Amino acid sequence: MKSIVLIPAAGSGRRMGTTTSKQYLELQGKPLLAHTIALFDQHPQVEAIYPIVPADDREYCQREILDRYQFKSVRRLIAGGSERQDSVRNGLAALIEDGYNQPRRPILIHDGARPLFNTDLLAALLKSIDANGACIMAVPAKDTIKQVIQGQIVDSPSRDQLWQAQTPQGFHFEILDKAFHLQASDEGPSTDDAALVAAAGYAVQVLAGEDRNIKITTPADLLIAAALLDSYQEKSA
Ligand SMILES: Nc1ccn([C@@H]2O[C@H](COP(=O)(O)OP(=O)(O)OP(=O)(O)O)[C@@H](O)[C@H]2O)c(=O)n1
Ligand SMILES: C[C@](O)(CO)[C@H](O)COP(=O)(O)O
Repeated sequence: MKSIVLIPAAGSGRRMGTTTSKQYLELQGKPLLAHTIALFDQHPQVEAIYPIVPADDREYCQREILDRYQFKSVRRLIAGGSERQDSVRNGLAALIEDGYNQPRRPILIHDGARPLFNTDLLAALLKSIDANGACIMAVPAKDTIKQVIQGQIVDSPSRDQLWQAQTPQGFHFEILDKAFHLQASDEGPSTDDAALVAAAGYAVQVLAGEDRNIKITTPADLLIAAALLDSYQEKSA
């Protein structure tokens, strides 16, 4: 069964600090979100793509992203929510409405802000989702991570076991749906979907990804992404 891709892109880009929302900032003359959708568009293992955007931006996104770049696999735009997980929840509701809720249907969730994922890794990710029900891309932490409270180090966990979560994160529909239903109402929002799925009691596999799959969060990331895109395009020319 082919996968469905939810692309949460309904954030406000607070850490980017620009007046234009970060998902519309241009990289090599093309909006960031258009780069990300293009990664999955017409991929042989992808059935449909659902970009999730701020409710008030739907007309803009239809015109400036979907109509302009003529993506073939985008099924429709979904309105996002106030937290990332609210946006993903709205995406899940759309999958049910559109009949993509078969229990073992692979659902991939990929940040709109990660335009540099190497889709050569998709086959391995989908194989693991098929076998295990839940798998995410991640890279081993390169820096030493400190837990800091009020400006003071309270813990220095061993780097050996620390990984940085990336997206895509993929799950069988029934696992993701159950995890969202089971989420305790007193829990704060989680910043990724794997945390919700693990909290629901499922084992989540980790597949080693690549450093290039950065999340565009601050202005420096945009410069790095432009340099990375240039270098990959030079190599493939
Ligand atoms: N309510 C939200 C918040 C975030 N996202 C998306 O989730 C991804 C990862 O979030 P992040 O990089 O933190 O984006 P922002 O929330 O926009 O950034 P910031 O936290 O700096 O405001 C992004 O593609 C973002 O658009 C979303 O769909 N809905
Ligand atoms: C899902 C994620 O990309 C994993 O690194 C990330 O957690 C999403 O957003 P964040 O709010 O910037 O952590």
